[in-house]
Amino acid sequence: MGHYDALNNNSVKKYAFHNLNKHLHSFEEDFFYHLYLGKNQNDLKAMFGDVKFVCMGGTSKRMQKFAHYMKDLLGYRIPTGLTLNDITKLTDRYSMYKVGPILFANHGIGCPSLSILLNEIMKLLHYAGCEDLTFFRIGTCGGIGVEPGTVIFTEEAVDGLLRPEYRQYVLGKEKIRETQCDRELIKELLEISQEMKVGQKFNVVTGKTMCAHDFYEGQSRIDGVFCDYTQEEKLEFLKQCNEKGVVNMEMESLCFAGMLNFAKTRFGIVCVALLNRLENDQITVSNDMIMEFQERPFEIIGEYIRRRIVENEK
Ligand SMILES: O=P(O)(O)O[C@@H]1C[C@H](O)[C@@H](CO)O1
Ligand SMILES: O=c1cc[nH]c(=O)[nH]1
Repeated sequence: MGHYDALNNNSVKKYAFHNLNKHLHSFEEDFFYHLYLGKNQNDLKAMFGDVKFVCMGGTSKRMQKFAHYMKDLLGYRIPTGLTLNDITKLTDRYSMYKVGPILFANHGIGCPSLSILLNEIMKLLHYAGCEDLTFFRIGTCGGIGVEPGTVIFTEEAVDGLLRPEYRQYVLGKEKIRETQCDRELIKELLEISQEMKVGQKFNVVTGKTMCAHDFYEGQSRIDGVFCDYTQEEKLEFLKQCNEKGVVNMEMESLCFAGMLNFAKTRFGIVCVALLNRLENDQITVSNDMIMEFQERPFEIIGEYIRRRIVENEK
């Protein structure tokens, strides 16, 4: 049985995470330092036991906005004078919000920051007894050969050498985890995009995402503090990547896909392009436009989640 068959098999799908650390059950306490929450310190089952969806993205404001968007879409009411609570406000590393069965958290920039958050959230949801989870990364990116504002679903994350592999160095050895994304989920999201006619407002494409460990040299920019290549060499490389199916560059997809694939947990990665890297390195669109672009994936992911919640309530 292939991995995606496994994900589509109900008996397998029920578990939140596979391949979990076998030491976890033996810990009296497990404190999630970066969230300032703990296994015994908080009633995790009461706080998070109903979670079915986890939405992540780089910034706390984007995640707070998406939480408000989903609250409104689902018709949940907050009493006058109150607002959404930042569950991790005791620490300022990450922010976390919850709206019904949806958890929102910002992961900061890059794979190390995301990896810490995923470790702590996945353990937390495991202790809370969650089942049948779907994770989304909702991010920004540099598009390659696409118009600014295009929404991109990642089919496969690749590293700077175009390898579909997330690498971890553990006890002096290299561990490699697969980075393919869930085709079925992408198909469903594309169908929703068509039904909602989002194409009248912006383009939606799918393709490979190159995950860099840096914004400048790591993404072949000319405007970093160091650069020993020419504009022509840069364009040549970006065009070659594009010919091999790479449509965007960002900084977290390898870790997101690698960790969630290893855990056999359903996930999708959707990013909006802030620029076309075949034309520019600098991001010159206005701040208002960036805010508008960032919210484009909300419509599609929001509708997917809304439908799943309605189905579950039947
Ligand atoms: O989710 P965000 O918008 O943070 O994703 C990209 C990749 C890096 O985190 C960051 C670089 O500007 O944006
Ligand atoms: O070019 C870009 C834009 C946003 N995020 C990135 O990582 N790269």
